[in-house]
Amino acid sequence: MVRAWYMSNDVEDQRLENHLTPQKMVSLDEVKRLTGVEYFGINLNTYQTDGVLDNIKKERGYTYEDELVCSKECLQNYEEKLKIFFAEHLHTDEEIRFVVEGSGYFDVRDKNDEWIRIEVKPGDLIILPSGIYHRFTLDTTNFIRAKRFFVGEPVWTAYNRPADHFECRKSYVEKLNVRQISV
Ligand SMILES: CSCCC(=O)/C(O)=C/O
Ligand SMILES: [Fe+2]
Repeated sequence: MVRAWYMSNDVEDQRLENHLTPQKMVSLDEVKRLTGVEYFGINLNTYQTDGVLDNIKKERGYTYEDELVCSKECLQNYEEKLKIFFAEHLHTDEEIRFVVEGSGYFDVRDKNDEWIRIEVKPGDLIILPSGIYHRFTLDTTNFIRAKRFFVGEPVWTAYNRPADHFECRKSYVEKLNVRQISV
């Protein structure tokens, strides 16, 4: 079961859970309502044959697939990449990640511009809508292996906030009825 919670704005160590005091957990339904982020639980023992992942890929048109490993040993320019991942940004397309090993945190802004931290573990498939401000960090295990999916030729460009002029951001704001905040 994936866990999500409102997180503190003052982050000393991004790899820690960084709960508010008192803790404020958020259900998956609330995460979806407040951010548009979608979640699927995938059975790691059967996904290659049970058709669940295949159906999601087919329905959503994911034609591209690769695998990303984030660890000191496997990721080129490790420190630099982690900094890029943790800078608040958006993409012009969905960000789809299916965790097969390890763990980490996706932080996403809710409608009121508050950070919600979503913990991802093996079997979690998370879909961040295009135009959502977000960031990613490894946790204290410093390791994650995740499949990335994409519709067509992949574009991984991250646009750091502020990026409100992008059409994808405007559509996201309109669809989610996001409170407009000047930055
Ligand atoms: C576990 S995937 C690494 C993070 C990433 O690919 C990304 O784009 C974060 O926003
Ligand atoms: Fe991203």
